[in-house]
Amino acid sequence: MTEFDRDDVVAAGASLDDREFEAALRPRTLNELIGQDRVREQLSLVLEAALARGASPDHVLLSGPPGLGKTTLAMIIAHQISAPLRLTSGPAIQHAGDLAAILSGITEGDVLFIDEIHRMSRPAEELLYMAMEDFRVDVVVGKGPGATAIPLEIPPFTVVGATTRAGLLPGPLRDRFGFTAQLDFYEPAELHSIVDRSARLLDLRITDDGGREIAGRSRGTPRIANRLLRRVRDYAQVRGDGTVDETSARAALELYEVDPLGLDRLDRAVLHALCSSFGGGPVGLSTLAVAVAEERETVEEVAEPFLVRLGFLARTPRGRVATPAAWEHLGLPVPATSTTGQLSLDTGDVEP
Ligand SMILES: Nc1ncnc2c1ncn2[C@@H]1O[C@H](COP(=O)(O)OP(=O)(O)OP(=O)(O)O)[C@@H](O)[C@H]1O
Repeated sequence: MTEFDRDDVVAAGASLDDREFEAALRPRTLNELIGQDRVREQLSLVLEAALARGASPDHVLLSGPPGLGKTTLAMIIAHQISAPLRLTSGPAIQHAGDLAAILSGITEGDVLFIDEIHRMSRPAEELLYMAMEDFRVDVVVGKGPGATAIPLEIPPFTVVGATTRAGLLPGPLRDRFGFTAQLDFYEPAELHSIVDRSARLLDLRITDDGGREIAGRSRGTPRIANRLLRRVRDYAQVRGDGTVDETSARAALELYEVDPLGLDRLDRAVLHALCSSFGGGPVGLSTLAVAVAEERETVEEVAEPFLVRLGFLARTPRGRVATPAAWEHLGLPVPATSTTGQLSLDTGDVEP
């Protein structure tokens, strides 16, 4: 466990308590889902068409940073077509046999949700794309010359894959998905609606200003909006009259070190390391991760996308670079030789 997993209100991981809370607030239908209008419309067409044909919908790949609603969408898909949902994740499928065991339990029309699908092992990926294409796989039993392939027929089913890194999926697997959606960060107005909806479900009094304050500090992410709401609720109940308003929201979020732009300790640590320890970069991702005592993946998948979106950090072929806006946000003087101007910005998955 790292410093940031322990108690950060906006950390990527979810505790059991968080998961129960999230489950209570999860939209159940596409109509209840707020934002992601294009994805909603496209997906609704895919599902309606499949229902009309009486067939399983195409396989669906959802990509985007954590907390934007990939699991929620998978649950909605299963709900809208009245199909059972089976949940698993890439890290749980390390051998082809793990996947074969799951596939052998599939019944017709099931939705199989694979979270973090980019973290499956290569042999399992190969087995999966055969199953997605042909609804049939050969399960190899035994080793060496005595090995035999036993065919396993699988009834039609739908895979919903979720990934924070679509670029890491091998082409043949990506090509098996008939519908791919890239989820983007939410606009403040959408987050405000999400906060209002959650407050209603939790029976909380909330003012317009209070909701706006929370939405504005939620890093474009519904999961964070709901978590911040929970912290402000605690504050309002203990130190106020229970109403979530601008004053309680500001005081609570300052207490939890969430700044007005929504940056948390990890985001600020990354920016500080970049600016103070490495003179603004360029610096390699691994070095940056070590400097903030965090996993490479967490820095890359949790902190960076939002910092890039805010225009504070650029991913360049030579490493990560702080922009002048980052120095300004930290209240540091922008160095005269700020490197960003000389580098071509590249937001792709580049390492160093
Ligand atoms: N569009 C939305 N409208 C309302 N609430 C949402 C929306 N998207 C997500 N949420 C809420 O945010 C929480 C997190 O969503 P979800 O678990 O689906 O994210 P995720 O993208 O699967 O994240 P991860 O990849 O980290 O598991 C859920 O509790 C859900 O209530």
